Amino acid sequence: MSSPKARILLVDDDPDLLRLLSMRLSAAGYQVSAVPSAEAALSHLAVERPQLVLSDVRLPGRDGMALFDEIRTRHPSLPVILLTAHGTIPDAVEATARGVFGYLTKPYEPRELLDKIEQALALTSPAPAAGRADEAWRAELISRSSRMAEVLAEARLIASSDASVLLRGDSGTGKEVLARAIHRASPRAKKPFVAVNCGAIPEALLESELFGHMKGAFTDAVSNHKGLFQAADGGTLLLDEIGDMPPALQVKLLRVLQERAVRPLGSSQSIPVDVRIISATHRDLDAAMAAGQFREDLYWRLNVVTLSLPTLAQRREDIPVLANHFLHKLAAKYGRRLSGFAPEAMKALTTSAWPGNVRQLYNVVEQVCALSTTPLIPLALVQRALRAPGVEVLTYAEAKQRFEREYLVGLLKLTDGNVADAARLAGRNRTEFYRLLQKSELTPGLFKNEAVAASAAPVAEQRRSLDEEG
Ligand SMILES: Nc1ncnc2c1ncn2[C@@H]1O[C@H](COP(=O)(O)OP(=O)(O)OP(=O)(O)O)[C@@H](O)[C@H]1O
Repeated sequence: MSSPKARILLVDDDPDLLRLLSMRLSAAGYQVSAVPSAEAALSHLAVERPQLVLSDVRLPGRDGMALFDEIRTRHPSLPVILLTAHGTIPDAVEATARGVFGYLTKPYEPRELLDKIEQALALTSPAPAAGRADEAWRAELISRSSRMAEVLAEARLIASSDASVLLRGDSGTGKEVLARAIHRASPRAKKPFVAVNCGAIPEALLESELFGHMKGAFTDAVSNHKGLFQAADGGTLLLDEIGDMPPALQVKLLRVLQERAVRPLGSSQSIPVDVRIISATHRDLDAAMAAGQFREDLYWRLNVVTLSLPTLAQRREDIPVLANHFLHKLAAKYGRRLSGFAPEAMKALTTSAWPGNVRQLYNVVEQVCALSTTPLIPLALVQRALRAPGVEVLTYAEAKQRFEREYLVGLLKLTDGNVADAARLAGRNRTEFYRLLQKSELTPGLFKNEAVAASAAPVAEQRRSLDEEG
């Protein structure tokens, strides 16, 4: 037996048959849940996801085909085998054409049924469903909700292909965590996983970040630079916030995906790349397309398969597991003895609104961990942290560093990357100002608009200034 622990949901209104079948399948090593109607099956599926549904066709109320249709919509990757005493060849053909995994006519041979079950399970769980090792791919993704189980089952299925995946979901729902998990479950797992946030990189820099550049391609290109496509060669590239990609780059990205080759800026040669693309967005790409901000041809290339992550409020049963997971992680990080949440504190967490999803939950748990003076986190602390949801716990040094960087970026944007003007506004001389830029790893050339960049002060000037200072 390839999957002895698989969970099967049985649906039949005949109690004797239900009992008999349950006993047979349990004896064969499966975990069996049995319900008498389609309605009961759907309620069951809302709380627990089996690996297979085995249903009679004739049922009171909704019949087995209607149940199948509903399962198709709500849990597309869940296989269904139908059983009937009234089976006819045309019914069977129709059912399998609609996507039912299999169809057996009663009385069926027990061996035939077990074979069918094995086949369905083998097809839908590409790796043998055997314990912990099989779960390693999603070890970082903590969840117990059936909605997430559904997303994960699909992710696991598509991981083995090279299909481009589009991950949709609000900010902080775990799109990047899921992208990593897909990479880990894929044949590319041993090759690099590279993530780039297309919304966080200035347009002038994004192209060279993605595709690379040759020395001298633009003012600050002091050496050849490999792009992220090449860095991810053989592996997976996550294009995060793809909805923020500027239109000019959308065209170039499309060409790279079509030709499976990149041409670094300033080079006349294309370099072949073998990269699986996962893109992610919290924006409504359909609306962006309708508004002419996102190319339709690129959309279809990126979106061979879509996975949508539910918000945290849509899967509240994940809140306690996530909160405890973060608590234990943070307790270890801060060297604190923290044992858990007081029951009323946990209740406050599970009933809160969570507009910032899992990221916000992490921030709240981080605050309460930092502030708690007792091993059990009290309600008052959780309430306080929930009232200030945006606050991230940073050390003074980290906060100062972040402020400095944002301040310098603001000045450079204001002055179009003119260091002399920016230094004057900051009340520092140029050499001091260059030092500050270097500390924050900022390059003024990135802030010049293209027309200015062509005639901008060469990078040598920056070097000279630093050298002068010794
Ligand atoms: N299921 C999960 N289990 C454990 N940690 C999670 C889970 N989901 C999200 N996180 C954590 O929450 C934070 C936000 O997750 P992530 O960056 O993947 O979200 P996102 O959807 O990509 O957000 P954005 O759209 O803002 O980029 C990260 O610190 C991540 O580790």
